[in-house]
Amino acid sequence: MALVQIDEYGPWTVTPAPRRETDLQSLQAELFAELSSFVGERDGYAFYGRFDNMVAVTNGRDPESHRAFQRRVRNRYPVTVSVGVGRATTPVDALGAATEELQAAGSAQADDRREVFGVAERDLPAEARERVTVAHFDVVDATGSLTDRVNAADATLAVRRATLELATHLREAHDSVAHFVGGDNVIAVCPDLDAAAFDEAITHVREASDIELQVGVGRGPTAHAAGDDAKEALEVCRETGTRIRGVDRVAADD
Ligand SMILES: Nc1nc2c(ncn2[C@@H]2O[C@H](COP(=O)(O)OP(=O)(O)OP(=O)(O)O)[C@@H](O)[C@H]2O)c(=O)[nH]1
Repeated sequence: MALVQIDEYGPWTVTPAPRRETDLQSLQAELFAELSSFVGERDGYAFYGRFDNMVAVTNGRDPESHRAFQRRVRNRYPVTVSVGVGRATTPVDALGAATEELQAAGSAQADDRREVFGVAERDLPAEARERVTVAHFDVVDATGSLTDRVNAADATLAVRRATLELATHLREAHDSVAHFVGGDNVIAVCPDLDAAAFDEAITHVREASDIELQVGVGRGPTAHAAGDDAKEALEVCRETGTRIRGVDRVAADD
């Protein structure tokens, strides 16, 4: 997992005076698009997170390759980014290791902390296989039940509430990292979970938010490989009405 953090961004947004909000949002969106393209070209996944702190899943890539993204930002934008890369047996631990690399180098708002780059491992067995499991969640019939039916403000709140319930549950119960990725989709990077774990997560969201999710699961050497399998499994959910698909194939991959 990689954490991409804009250096001293808070102070920058108000220097020499508070900058126009739409200029900040355009910069943040363009930086995320840059990150998504950069990691996508290398079969990774990117999540916009809080925009000033973005997350990437870059299994299968040499950690040093993230320095090229720092160079790209330096050459094309008015800000710079620090990058921490973490490797561990769970996504939360990997992101924690990446986070600590940046925190150890100083505050995100330190005026003398620029383009930190750090790589860390946490409790990684010597023979660990570079595998990643992706679970692609989707609200069942979001178009019919929300988009075409309710006030857009309420549709957004319903999907965001379900996302928060899912992401919190997966983080607390399974050291997974989940992000809203648009529409009614949430993508989670998980350890190797069984079908019962995903069923428990979907049940939790239904009971907490009255939103019905379906999920396709995939695993592979890169986020894209795992995510593509997860999307195919999700298509089977849509076609057959099943809620969980792909876990058995993932388990067989062991
Ligand atoms: N990021 C991302 N967004 C997607 C993907 N597929 C669909 N979306 C988003 O999800 C929205 C709803 O699309 P669907 O999930 O196909 O619509 P639905 O009504 O939920 O239909 P079913 O999922 O078949 O029940 C779209 O408008 C997109 O914004 C995907 O693979 N990735």
